[in-house]
Amino acid sequence: MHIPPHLWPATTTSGTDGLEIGGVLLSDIAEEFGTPAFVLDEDDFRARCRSWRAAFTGHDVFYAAKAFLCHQVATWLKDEGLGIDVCSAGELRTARRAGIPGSSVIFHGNNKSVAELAEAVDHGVSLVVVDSHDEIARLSDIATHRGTRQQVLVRVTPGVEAHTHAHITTGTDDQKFGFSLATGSAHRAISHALGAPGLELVGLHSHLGSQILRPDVFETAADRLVGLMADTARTHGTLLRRLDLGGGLGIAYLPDDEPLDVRDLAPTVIDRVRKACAWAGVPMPRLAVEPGRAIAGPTTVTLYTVGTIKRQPGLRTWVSVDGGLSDNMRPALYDASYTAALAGRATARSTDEPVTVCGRHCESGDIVVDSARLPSDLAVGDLLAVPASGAYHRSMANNYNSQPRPPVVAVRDGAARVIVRRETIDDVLRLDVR
Ligand SMILES: Cc1ncc(COP(=O)(O)O)c(C=O)c1O
Ligand SMILES: N[C@@H](CCCC[NH3+])C(=O)O
Repeated sequence: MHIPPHLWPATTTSGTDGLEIGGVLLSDIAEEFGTPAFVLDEDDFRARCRSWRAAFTGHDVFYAAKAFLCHQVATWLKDEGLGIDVCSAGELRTARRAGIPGSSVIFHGNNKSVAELAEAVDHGVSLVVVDSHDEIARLSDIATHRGTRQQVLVRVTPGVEAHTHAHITTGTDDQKFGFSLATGSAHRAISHALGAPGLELVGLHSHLGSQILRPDVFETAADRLVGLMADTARTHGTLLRRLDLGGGLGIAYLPDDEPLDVRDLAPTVIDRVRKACAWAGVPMPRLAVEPGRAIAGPTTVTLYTVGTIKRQPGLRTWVSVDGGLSDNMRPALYDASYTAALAGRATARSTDEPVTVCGRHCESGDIVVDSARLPSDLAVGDLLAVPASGAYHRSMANNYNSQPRPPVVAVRDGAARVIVRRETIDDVLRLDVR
């Protein structure tokens, strides 16, 4: 079977016993750990971390925890020298438990609680990205109370359309995130932050959206943010020394998708900022980026078992698997498209008409792969693998229909180990008060 390398985890191979990742047969994983399960290629994850670090040498790479975080992933980030972008006390706690120092953490969110802000200050989080006037005042009070000053970035919406799904677009003017550049709101937030006694404003932040496939949008944003740095220097005499361009780099979900490579994007963006700074007469800032999907997404497949196959003359064929909406909300939320492949055996049979792979949940929108090319001898009990499942799958998994969430199994050098265990029905019921 052909395995497009840009779509599957780096160590995936296909043989007579089906697919193998990290030297472990997916059929062995299904037998030992059950399905549905997320199978994560640890070498691929670590290699992607290194590739981002190398591409942004001299700048900061904060992995966006929301894409997928667990204790082991946090330890890999630490090993590979990446920082972490967290947006909740839970993500911060995971980072802390793994021994990630505050100096490697950036804290996000449009409505961080007082307790979260206090924990961030107490843990010595390097940067808090402020997102509202309420928060500027609140964080300043918290820091002042503790006799310290918190370094902050102001989040700016630079009015750049990222050409991605509307629900994951965040850099246009009218957003719940950030302060709009076009309306003067960002300038006012900068003045407020500069005047807040408990804060030290060190730079700006913008995040244009997610699953972005075009480099020019990052360049446009860079130009506008450098313009705002120059305005700040002129108006306040303050030289901002940090510029965080967020995350958002897209990945391949389908064979024809052509994502950007960070090794190409990084020099383009760095050069653009340098030129914009020279033109505007401000010093080159230290940059930061916050990749989530581009690191975690391609490293993981979801492994399912086929439970039923429904063929109705004149209508499409429905292949039902043992997961669905509870482990992957993306098709329902963003019309996201995926592929699937037979995982547990090889077959000489060709593919005929595309079939729809659906989940087991009580929603007609519970689609896993709308139009899958699968062999004509596909049978109940077969294993299917869906690539590009590493970002915003396990982290957005849910218990709809009281479905326990799948485990994450990391594979490497011929060995498999559980890094997030499977939920049990008892786990799902444990919050019920009787
Ligand atoms: C502030 C911020 N940074 C980084 C990310 C990570 O985005 P992605 O996973 O698309 O790289 C997100 C999510 O879109 C975000 O909101
Ligand atoms: N959850 C989204 C990404 C959102 C990123 C958060 N700002 C997705 O699956 O594509």
